[in-house]
Amino acid sequence: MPPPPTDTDSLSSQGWHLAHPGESKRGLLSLEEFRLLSSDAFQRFLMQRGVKRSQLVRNSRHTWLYQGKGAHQVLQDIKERVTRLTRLPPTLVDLSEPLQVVRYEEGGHYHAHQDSGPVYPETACTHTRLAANASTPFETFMQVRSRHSRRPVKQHHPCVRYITVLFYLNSVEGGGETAFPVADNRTYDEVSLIHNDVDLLDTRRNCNKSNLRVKPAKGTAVFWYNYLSDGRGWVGEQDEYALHGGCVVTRGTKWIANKWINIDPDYQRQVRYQQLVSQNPEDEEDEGLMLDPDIEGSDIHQDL
Ligand SMILES: O=C(O)CCC(=O)C(=O)O
Ligand SMILES: [Fe+2]
Repeated sequence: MPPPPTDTDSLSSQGWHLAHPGESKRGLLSLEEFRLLSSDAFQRFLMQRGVKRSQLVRNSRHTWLYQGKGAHQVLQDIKERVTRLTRLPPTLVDLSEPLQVVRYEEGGHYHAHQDSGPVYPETACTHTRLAANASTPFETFMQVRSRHSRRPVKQHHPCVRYITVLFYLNSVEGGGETAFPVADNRTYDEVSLIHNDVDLLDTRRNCNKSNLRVKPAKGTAVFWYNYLSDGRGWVGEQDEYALHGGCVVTRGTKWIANKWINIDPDYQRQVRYQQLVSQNPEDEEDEGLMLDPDIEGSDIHQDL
């Protein structure tokens, strides 16, 4: 049996090939092989096992762009705009994962999914690993390369993507909308995602049945929360209505960029992490390292 298609975000994007092709023939990958596999190689692996492109969870390619000090000004500006848009402390945005740039060719899609999973407090968020006890298990990591550093920077896969900011980098000639199948559906329950053979997760066939569809227009962006508030200003339960996907591109190419804001669901760990980072002399110039509980506009769900 081939492994079920999964989101390949956590895979390294460094272009590794299968380390032991023998394993892949049996349809088995060791955890180590899986970790080292690029998303392209993983797609090839699945297709060798008879999975069709249309059955893949996603049919697209992506890369990561570093946005920290020394990055191209455009990338730093985008980060600042995200900070203003989300009204979050700059540090949270600074410490988040790099910008992900995605390209879909004609026929490309991304079936409906959540950008972030349920919260497991016992697992250390990997971007806050410095503040975790040595015994806390870590998530898998991805590797990103900074233009200014020769070595790849190891960055752990963050466990909470609190907010998604999705930029449309071009206007798509045909299709390619972002679909939110159950947005604002107050009567939604999980069972109704598949009803009378209509699978709302299938963005190749059923985008037209989604409650909300956003048409890509160059220079625009959409953002949403993947979690509810816990009522105390920190991250609460996953927001099931945040389910979304990319409809099939029927004509042309689609380019987008994702900025995810990562936080640790364990507030204390996030605070310790930020304190640790602020002690790092390289980051002396950083502002707003502590969380600001007095952010204005508390009626807007920004919390944190
Ligand atoms: O392509 C889209 O419109 C959605 C992309 C998406 O959901 C993702 O990259 O996580
Ligand atoms: Fe997504």
